[in-house]
Amino acid sequence: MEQITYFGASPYTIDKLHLFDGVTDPAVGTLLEQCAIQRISNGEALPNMHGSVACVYVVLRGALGNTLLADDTQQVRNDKILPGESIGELSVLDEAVHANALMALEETDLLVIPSRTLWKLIDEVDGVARNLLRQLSFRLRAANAQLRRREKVGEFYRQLSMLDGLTGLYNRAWLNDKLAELVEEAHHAGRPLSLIMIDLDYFKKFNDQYGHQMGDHALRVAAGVLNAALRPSDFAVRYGGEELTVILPDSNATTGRMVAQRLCERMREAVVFEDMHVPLPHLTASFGIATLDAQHDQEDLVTRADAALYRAKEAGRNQISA
Ligand SMILES: Nc1nc2c(ncn2[C@@H]2O[C@H](COP(=O)(O)OP(=O)(O)OP(=O)(O)O)[C@@H](O)[C@H]2O)c(=O)[nH]1
Repeated sequence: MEQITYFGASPYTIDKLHLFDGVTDPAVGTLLEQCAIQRISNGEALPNMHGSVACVYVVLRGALGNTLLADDTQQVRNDKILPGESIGELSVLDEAVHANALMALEETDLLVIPSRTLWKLIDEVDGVARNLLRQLSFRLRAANAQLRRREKVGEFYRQLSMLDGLTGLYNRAWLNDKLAELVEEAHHAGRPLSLIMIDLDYFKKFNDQYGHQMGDHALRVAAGVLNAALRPSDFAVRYGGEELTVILPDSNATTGRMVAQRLCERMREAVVFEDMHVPLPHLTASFGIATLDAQHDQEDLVTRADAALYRAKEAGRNQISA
């Protein structure tokens, strides 16, 4: 960055500078006369401070861009500062120099207004304070919009990280997070809650016989069975491998058994192969049901459902047990 001249000696005027929109007071020319014009070349970073004094940079020609330093590569974000626009007003207002990572996107001329001069402009020239406020509120709005966008993207990825990629059901991480919360809510409200552990029967044999891809497809079909049979307030989870879990808020032992029975039947009837030339494989599952007791926590609930599932397996599979 090099100083090429002073504003008073340059061909530039205040005509297209937003800070001076609608301002006709000739005092502006006098106050800006001695302000430096700096030139920075393409790709050069703007120093955080002009000396150690907070100042406003007004782009006269060229463009500045915000940079993100990641993995040693400088990436230019979309928010450009174009001719007429300025940056650094906040640093003047709160008298702190902010670490803005800015660089020239092409050869750029900047008018540098030191803090002392800007305050004089605000105090003495009608319209400058109004323009400054307008610029700051515009920037605040843009920053808010960006924050909201980031929040949305963050939320999207958070949701995504809670879903199982193969079946679209919630995953184990979600269960670990959410089950304690649901159990706590149920205890607090004195409401029942049931949990069903489900394990597809002889799934190793299914994979061996029809191939791993068809096994994946069968898992998706099983997930579809759960999704189609449950209420919107219930939750279907892929616990891991070929084990699935269903959480039934507001459901006592009778309802838990009824839902498990329904799921067991629908699983048995599920069509895995659409192609009728292929013999229908049997997709069945075993179900273990546990209902929350006042003295139990989520771990007890899962342990009891697991034990019930074990009994269903032992009793011959393709059935429910509580
Ligand atoms: N295709 C496919 N197979 C999976 C996936 N996750 C786990 N499996 C398979 O599921 C099978 C589970 O086998 P086992 O635990 O022996 O249980 P099983 O054969 O279902 O027998 P039982 O549960 O006793 O009825 C293993 O062969 C795993 O490879 C998956 O994402 N896709």
